[in-house]
Amino acid sequence: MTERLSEETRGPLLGPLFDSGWAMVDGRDALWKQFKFKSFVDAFAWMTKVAIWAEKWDHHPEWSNVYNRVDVVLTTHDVNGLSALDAKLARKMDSLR
Ligand SMILES: C[C@H](O)[C@H](O)[C@H]1CNC2=NC(N)=NC(=O)C2=N1
Repeated sequence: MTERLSEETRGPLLGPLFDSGWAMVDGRDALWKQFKFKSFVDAFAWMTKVAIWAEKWDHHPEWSNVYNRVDVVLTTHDVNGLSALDAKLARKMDSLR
């Protein structure tokens, strides 16, 4: 069962993500980060790797790609806010970077 992150779990789960460049979206319970790559091919290769995990976990990013840049927003539509799955996918995105 996916649940919206409680106040107590936000610090430990989100703190390390803020340190690695993630930020809260203004006016939305969602995380945002911009990833930059050397080329379009590098950006798209990374998106392909992330997509496999997103599908495996049934948890999908909102993202857009322009050339070597990927803007990502993570939130859990089913709970209308952040869940542990968003932190998990954010960590995976960082590790695949
Ligand atoms: C039916 C399906 O499992 C759900 O719609 C999944 C799919 N991917 C999802 N992705 C995200 N980011 N949030 C969700 O709530 C979500 N729900």
